[in-house]
Amino acid sequence: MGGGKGGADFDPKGKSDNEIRRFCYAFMKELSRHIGADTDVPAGDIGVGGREVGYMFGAYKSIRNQWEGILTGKGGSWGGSLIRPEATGYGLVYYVEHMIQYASGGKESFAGKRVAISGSGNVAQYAALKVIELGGTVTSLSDSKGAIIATSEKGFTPEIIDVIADLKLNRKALSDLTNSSEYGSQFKYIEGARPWKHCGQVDVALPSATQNEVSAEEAEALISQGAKFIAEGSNMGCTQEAIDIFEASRKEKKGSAIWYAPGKAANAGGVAVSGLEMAQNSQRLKWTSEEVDEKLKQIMKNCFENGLETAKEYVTPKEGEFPSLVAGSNIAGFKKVAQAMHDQGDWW
Ligand SMILES: NC(=O)C1=CN([C@@H]2O[C@H](COP(=O)(O)OP(=O)(O)OC[C@H]3O[C@@H](n4cnc5c(N)ncnc54)[C@H](OP(=O)(O)O)[C@@H]3O)[C@@H](O)[C@H]2O)C=CC1
Ligand SMILES: O=C(O)CCC(=O)C(=O)O
Repeated sequence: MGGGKGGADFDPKGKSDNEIRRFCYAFMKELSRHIGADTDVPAGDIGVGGREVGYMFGAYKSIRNQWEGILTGKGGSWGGSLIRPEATGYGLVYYVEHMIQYASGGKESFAGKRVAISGSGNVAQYAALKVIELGGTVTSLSDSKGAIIATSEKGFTPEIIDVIADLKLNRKALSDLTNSSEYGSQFKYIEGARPWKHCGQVDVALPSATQNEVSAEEAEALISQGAKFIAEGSNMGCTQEAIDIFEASRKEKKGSAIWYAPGKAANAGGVAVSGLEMAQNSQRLKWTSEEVDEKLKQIMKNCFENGLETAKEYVTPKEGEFPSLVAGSNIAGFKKVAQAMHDQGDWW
């Protein structure tokens, strides 16, 4: 929280927990001088989950001798918020549910939809679980080594997602699942691939692994396989060439186009619940899962409607065209920052 992003080129794969802990301590030794509950509040991201946040939080406390909400994604028994681990994936699905409802005039939902997801980390796992809960079928997941495609009609089940979560906690590859005698027959593993050209007929695509993970060619493949909605769980998941293809489809094909939502809006549930974690820390209290989930749903609804209405106002869509969520979200974000700068005399 604060608008910055940072990282390290330390690769945690193949390292022991103690090696990771020592790295986190060293990292926090410097970082602790730059962050604070009212300055910048870092959170997890690729390769950084509850374990790493715990090591860094412990390091901060021992360096500063102070308990402060200086990181989010903390453990539930030491200042973390319920639903923060789930927030990005759940929020993404809540956002897309609004896209589906708007596009179908309230007639459709995730129920019965085939959903291709990439990634198998924090965002992908919880997006998959929420899609399944809402009646959709998850047809694919992936990791940095390859993609797995479900071969049965039922797709991925919550039990399989649990198995994958365990594998990933231990930094193992998805190929371990497809090589196992227990699960191997339910999935096809494609080494070195992303799911988009291999997932078959699809209604919704949710890139949720890393940046630039949908190329122009893959954008065309998704459209030809029937995709009607694409929303980024990952930051900058689609290449600019892919976005251009989705936006061109939105203009040309109107109501039967694919509709694209940028990560800055669709994956905002994670940072939003980090904000709720900070609010709870400041008040020294803890909300229930239901309370946090309800607030998350409302935030994602506002986020969708803000992008939609701003697009209608500034880039008026032609008759029958979906508003551009990328233009609407960019302009809404810009307006908020520009207005604050203006009001705070930072304009000149
Ligand atoms: N966590 C959060 O709250 C939020 C995350 N995001 C964004 O969502 C995306 C996923 O983050 P998150 O789930 O937290 O991260 P995780 O580290 O939990 O998972 C990342 C996933 O992406 C795969 N991956 C990593 N690098 C590559 C690569 N170069 N090519 C293909 N696959 C890759 C990983 O595979 P492997 O297991 O093999 O390493 C893993 O499956 C990122 O873009 C992140 O910035 C956005 C908003 C909030
Ligand atoms: O929880 C946060 O504050 C950040 C989440 C995140 O990684 C992101 O929004 O890119």
